[in-house]
Amino acid sequence: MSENLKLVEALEKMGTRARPLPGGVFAAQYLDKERYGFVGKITGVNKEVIEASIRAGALPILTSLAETPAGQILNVNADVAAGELARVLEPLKIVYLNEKNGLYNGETGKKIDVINLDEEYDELLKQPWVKYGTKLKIKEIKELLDHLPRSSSVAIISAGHLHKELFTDSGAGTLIRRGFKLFHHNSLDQLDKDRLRKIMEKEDPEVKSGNISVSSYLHQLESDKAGFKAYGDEPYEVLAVVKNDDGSGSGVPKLDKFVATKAAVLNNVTDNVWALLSKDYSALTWEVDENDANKGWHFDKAEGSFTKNGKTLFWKGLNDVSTIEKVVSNFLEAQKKEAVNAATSGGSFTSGQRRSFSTMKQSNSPFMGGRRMFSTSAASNRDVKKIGLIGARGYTGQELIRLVNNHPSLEISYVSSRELEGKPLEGYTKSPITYVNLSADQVKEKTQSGEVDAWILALPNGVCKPFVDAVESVEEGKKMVLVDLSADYRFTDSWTYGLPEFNRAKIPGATRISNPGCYATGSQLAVHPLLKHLNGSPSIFGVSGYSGAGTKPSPNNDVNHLKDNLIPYSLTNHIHEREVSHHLGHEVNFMPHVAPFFQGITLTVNMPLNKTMTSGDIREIYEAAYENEKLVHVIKGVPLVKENSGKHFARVGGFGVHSSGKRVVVVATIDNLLKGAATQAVQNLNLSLGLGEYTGIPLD
Ligand SMILES: NC(=O)C1=CN([C@@H]2O[C@H](COP(=O)(O)OP(=O)(O)OC[C@H]3O[C@@H](n4cnc5c(N)ncnc54)[C@H](OP(=O)(O)O)[C@@H]3O)[C@@H](O)[C@H]2O)C=CC1
Ligand SMILES: CC(=O)N[C@@H](CCC(=O)OP(=O)(O)O)C(=O)O
Repeated sequence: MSENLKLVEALEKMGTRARPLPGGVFAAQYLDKERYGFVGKITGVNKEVIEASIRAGALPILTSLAETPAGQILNVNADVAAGELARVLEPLKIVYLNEKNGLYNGETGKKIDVINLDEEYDELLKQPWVKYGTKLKIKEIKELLDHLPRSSSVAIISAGHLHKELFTDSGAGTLIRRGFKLFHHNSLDQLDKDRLRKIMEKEDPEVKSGNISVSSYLHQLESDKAGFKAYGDEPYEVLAVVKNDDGSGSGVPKLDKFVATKAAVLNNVTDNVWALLSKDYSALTWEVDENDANKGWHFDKAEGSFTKNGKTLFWKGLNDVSTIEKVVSNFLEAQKKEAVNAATSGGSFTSGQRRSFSTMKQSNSPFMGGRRMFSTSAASNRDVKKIGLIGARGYTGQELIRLVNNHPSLEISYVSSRELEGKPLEGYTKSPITYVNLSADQVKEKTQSGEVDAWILALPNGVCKPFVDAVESVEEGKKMVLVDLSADYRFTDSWTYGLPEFNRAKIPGATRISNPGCYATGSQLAVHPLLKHLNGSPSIFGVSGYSGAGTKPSPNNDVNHLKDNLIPYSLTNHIHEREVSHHLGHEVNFMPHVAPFFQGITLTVNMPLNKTMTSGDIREIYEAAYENEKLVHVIKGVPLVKENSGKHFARVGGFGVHSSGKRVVVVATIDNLLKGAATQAVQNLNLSLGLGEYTGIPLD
């Protein structure tokens, strides 16, 4: 009870009206007085007191205590009490907090993003890793949801990520719902026309704007000789229509409609429908308005895109350039026709707007950070986050600008450089921006005014603190996202170390993220999979291109000094030696060198083994460790630095085992400016802002 009062006091102090309800809600009998003493079994819930508190505008704070008819107070299990409460209140969502931020697949170690009980429950319970507490929890949740409306769901999330579950569409923990069976039909007769009409009238922009009527669309489908397939869920909360041919002779099917209600988005039905239609159609094209609220979602699903005249053409599964050229030229042709029609009918058609062409392989993995990114057409704005970049002139700053320029959900608000102040930002096409020289006080102001959603610090070591302090001095409640590329906070416990391949679960919702060092990223990727087989300290021979030394003149970036040369430096105690040892929890020796090439790092890592292993054994361990990682490629031969330059992923290979079988040499290459800095910062930003982890990152 005293905890209940403490909670109420803390909430009141933060300006939230709260009411303590330590009793009077749950009625109970003894569970088994002899065996369990004062433990109760709930027999009734009085929702009146809860509703009265809500009507009075106060958050009801309950305890898991119940009362017998004779007035004896009994303890009840808090999960059980929450379940009983949910049965009475029938909420849209029940949130359980756990420390791990969700349920984890015991086999892959990955967080489970969504469980659809109707489709997955039986299979799930058969999994060998579903046992003890996990089994009990899943069974309890199924029992609970079986008694609630289908629109209800359960979220399991950590306290640190709770705000995402409550205030955004992009929950970060595990979402469990009963779900509906999905349908796929290829004739109009099989479709429920009333439901189809309802969702199109509510969610389809073309119908809403009066461009087409539902009847005319159905007629169009009926007369389409190549045929179509419609997908959705039973209540028609999501509807997708794929036409077997886009009508231009390209032979590529076209996703003609993809509409969803808010409830379907909340419950992730959009991704399930997408997964179903992807099974039938490996290749697809589709078009989306450039300002569509769901653009991030579409980028996530697509492997390539082309934008012109306010429309983006997306595609996936098109493996040869000539087909891509064909669909792009058909897209342009259709635009031209539209222009003629618009001109003759007095409408307007703009040309010469931003035009961009990109190909990117994105993952459809249900475990990605950006679930439930699809928002309904009711959402008013496209969810673009504004970035302030301090240290924008530098090598990593410039790479970040390029990445943000091609990112569907990020845009630049400020670029700060002392040297370039007043100059136009070149190479950024989203809007005209001029470099500014922001003082810590100005950073404070812009944090307060909400002009920036996230700050990136791409400054040298040792100069970030005034900017961090400025941000922290004005934060109240909601925290600003801050990603620091320097080494200043890589050992600070209150900051999250942003190496997603190893601590992905900690990043969504994190607001202070220290981006790992370049050598440190490559070294950890090279050593981590073998940690439990090590017999002593790995020795890492690292060679970096001179961009690693930044733009400030030094012997390590002096091209005359570097010509025909390889320069060893910081022979012991390089900061990355400490960083790698600290974050791996295993001592390593690191010997850095700088070479005459500009960009890239190669790391040759010697590791003593605690048992005899073959090269094949070791390769298998690495392949398994990085199987689902888009930014780590395990290769057959020895990776070469020049082949990795300009790539956003790292490569690991070599796996040369000594004849004793007790020593292996692994080689890793990484672009110091990309996965070693800017790309990793975007991965971290995406995760912390609730976007898909690889959004805006070219994967090939
Ligand atoms: N280069 C690399 O490969 C990697 C770098 N890093 C880290 O990223 C950070 C940036 O590196 P990098 O881009 O190479 O560095 P650069 O030297 O290329 O750029 C540093 C930037 O910071 C600005 N700057 C320098 N000193 C100050 C100061 N006292 N106050 C305000 N601004 C300042 C500079 O611009 P201006 O002088 O115009 O203000 C410039 O924009 C560093 O901490 C580095 O350790 C991490 C991984 C890899
Ligand atoms: C060639 C060269 O000089 N490289 C840099 C590494 C750059 C980097 O990632 O360092 P931070 O840890 O400071 O971010 C160095 O050894 O200091």
